[in-house]
Amino acid sequence: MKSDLAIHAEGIGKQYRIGAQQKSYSTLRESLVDLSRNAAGAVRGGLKELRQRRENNSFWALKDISFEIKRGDVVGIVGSNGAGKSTLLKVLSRITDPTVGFVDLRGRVGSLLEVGTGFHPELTGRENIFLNGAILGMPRSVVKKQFDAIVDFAGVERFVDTPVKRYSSGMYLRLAFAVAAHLEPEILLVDEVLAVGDVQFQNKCIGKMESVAKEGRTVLFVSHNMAAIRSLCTRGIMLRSGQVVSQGDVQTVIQDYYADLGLLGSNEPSEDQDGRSVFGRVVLDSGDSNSLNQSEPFELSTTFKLDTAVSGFRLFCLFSDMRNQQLIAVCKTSEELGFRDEVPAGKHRVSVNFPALWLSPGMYSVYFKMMMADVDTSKHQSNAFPLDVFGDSSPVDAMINPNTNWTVQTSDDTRSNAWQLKTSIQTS
Ligand SMILES: Nc1ncnc2c1ncn2[C@@H]1O[C@H](COP(=O)(O)OP(=O)(O)OP(=O)(O)O)[C@@H](O)[C@H]1O
Repeated sequence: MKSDLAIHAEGIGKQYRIGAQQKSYSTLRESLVDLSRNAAGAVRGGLKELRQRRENNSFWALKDISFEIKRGDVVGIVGSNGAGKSTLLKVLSRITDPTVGFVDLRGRVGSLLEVGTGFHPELTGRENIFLNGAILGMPRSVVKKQFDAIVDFAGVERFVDTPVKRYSSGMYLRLAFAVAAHLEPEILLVDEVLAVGDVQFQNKCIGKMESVAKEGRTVLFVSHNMAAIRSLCTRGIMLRSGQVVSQGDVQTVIQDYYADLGLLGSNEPSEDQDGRSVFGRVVLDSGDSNSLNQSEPFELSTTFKLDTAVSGFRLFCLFSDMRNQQLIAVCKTSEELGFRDEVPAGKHRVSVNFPALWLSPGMYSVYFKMMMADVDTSKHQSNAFPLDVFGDSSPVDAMINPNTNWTVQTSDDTRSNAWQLKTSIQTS
């Protein structure tokens, strides 16, 4: 393996049996039971038949996966449900073996693949931290040095001597993440931690992964949260049906993922019933991109064509989220746009300037719609423009998170109104 590489995967395939119980981490006892069942089956049906039965009932969760990841790369792994993301991380972390192909990893691996992986339920938080350190091959003194930071990050000070089986799922997750991220792994594999836990903890996790990445360590991160993938990762790998269908720059991979989900619309000129194009393409800031920083003003423009003069119209610009909920609607009449008596036939270009909208990161769909004043059945709509907003996530699950000024004044005397300025902060 080349010296600048952390991971080299070559032709990995993973075959599972259909209908096999979904159990990712079998205990030694379960493995022994499985082994004896298979052995008994082999004696009864003959080895050949057993092998054949396995072939027929099997499918490939991963197929011919090859990639190289450089040391210090932070890679987002995306794909829809069942695409094979978790299986890939399990193969990389050696929890499961590939059926074919090989993986070369250079460096100590820390992984958080499922909540509490590697935790023993009967042991306390403290004991599990040291157990995980030992599994990672770290000297006890190094684990000791990190111990307080782990407990502090996880916020489990009061429960550190309680068996983890008594932890809430949130505490379990926080401790598991803290252990995986603090025990100085050279390669950190993290699977969808952000699906659980509150937004504050999610942001804390992203912050920690960022600092792991800044220290030049390699991070592989599986998530369905594209805002998190974009803020954390520089590169991406997209899986579909167990195969790599896109890899490279994270922005491109996210776009491919959205396109795969059918979220991008066509943004081609729209056509009315007669097959004539009415609206042209929708364009952001006169460019080709559809990425928008939530904190910046922007301009949307399009063209529309009228075959004959009309007495007037109302023109809308509308934003919806991915659940098709309308979020923003702005509208002007042709009069307000400067057309006096009628709007002449021909092609017209219209631009709308928006202030920073502070939308939460994610995909939005924007389109223009026109309603003619004299023919009320006549509505024309542009195709949807996929607006990809990036920036900071809201501290709670909200759509808009504007920049605000906060001031706190305090008075020593509860009866007086002699306020003294305590804090004045600007937040976003
Ligand atoms: N132990 C197993 N036995 C049999 N099939 C399995 C096993 N683990 C995963 N699979 C199957 O392999 C395929 C890939 O699963 P995997 O969990 O890797 O997908 P994923 O991309 O992580 O999905 P999600 O986003 O829903 O977590 C799925 O069809 C899944 O049902």
